[in-house]
Amino acid sequence: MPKGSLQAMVVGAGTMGTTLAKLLAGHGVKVTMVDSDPQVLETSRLDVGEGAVTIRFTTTLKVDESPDFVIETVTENVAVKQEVVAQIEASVADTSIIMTNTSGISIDEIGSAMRVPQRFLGAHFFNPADIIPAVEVVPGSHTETLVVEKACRWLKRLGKRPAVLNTCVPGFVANRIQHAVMRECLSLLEKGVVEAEALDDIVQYSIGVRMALNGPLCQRDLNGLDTHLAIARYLYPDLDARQEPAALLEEYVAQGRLGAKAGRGFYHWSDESRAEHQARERESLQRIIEIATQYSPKDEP
Ligand SMILES: NC(=O)c1ccc[n+]([C@@H]2O[C@H](COP(=O)([O-])OP(=O)(O)OC[C@H]3O[C@@H](n4cnc5c(N)ncnc54)[C@H](O)[C@@H]3O)[C@@H](O)[C@H]2O)c1
Repeated sequence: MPKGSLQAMVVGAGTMGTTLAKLLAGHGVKVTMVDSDPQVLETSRLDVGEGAVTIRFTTTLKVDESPDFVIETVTENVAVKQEVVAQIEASVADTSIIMTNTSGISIDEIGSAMRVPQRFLGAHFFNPADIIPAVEVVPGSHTETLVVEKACRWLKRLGKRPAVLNTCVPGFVANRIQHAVMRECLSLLEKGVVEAEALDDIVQYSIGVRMALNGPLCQRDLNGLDTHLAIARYLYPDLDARQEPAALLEEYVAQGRLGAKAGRGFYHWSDESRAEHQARERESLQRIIEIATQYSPKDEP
């Protein structure tokens, strides 16, 4: 992407906003980063590192901006997002495309009070946004086709693999699948069928390593759909189908067992073990993605 060819605004400088800024600045996009909390902005600036010198960090949305696109990535709360989208709409030109990085809230609901909802759509990036290739592109019922096409073209230029949904459903695709998997994992733990370490070992070194190379449908094609059907027939009645989050999950969260950031989740964590794990994951993800994308068609700009 030639330097300075695109201008973008990222609203929300938390976990996702910071890696989005890294991605954009790394591709020569001129970025304005907005967050209501000056302390968060400063942390984000330090996290972005070298690329931060090209980014403008600010606590206020300036009126009369005309970036090519704005990515809203504030707290996952529909009221907060509606308010932020209204502020964005009041500040940028009608030609600026506005994307929301919601993990699965209805696009129509977030954009319900918009003046020009035709230029609004979901672009669900994954953490860290500067590394993970997939982006779920989710049009709302008012989004113009041309806007979807333009967003996909930009995402490809940023090295991403945009995948467009036909219909906006809660949780989109990735979170629906992630939660279906976790519902069964938690059910197995609750029933005492397997310990956490053993469950992680089974899933990571079987389904996990295979899925790094093939999507689930391609994988099932390779395995044989007749075999899959035979297993589905006897297994589905026994799978967890509860409509509420697992009691085990409620219990852990109530006890403050929030995962690595709190020192305890399914495992015990120290600041050192968390930092070491996260650094190793970042480095290894890049190597896995390189292998995974080796044989798939290259998305050209
Ligand atoms: N963390 C993830 O793994 C992940 C992955 C994909 C998508 N998402 C989605 O990305 C969005 C952001 O998630 P996150 O994890 O970065 O959250 P976060 O809590 O780290 O960051 C949210 C930021 O929004 C800012 N903010 C809140 N209200 C604001 C306002 N009115 N104006 C300006 N800034 C405001 C907060 O100060 C905070 O810095 C959410 O919609 C989330 O669902 C998160």
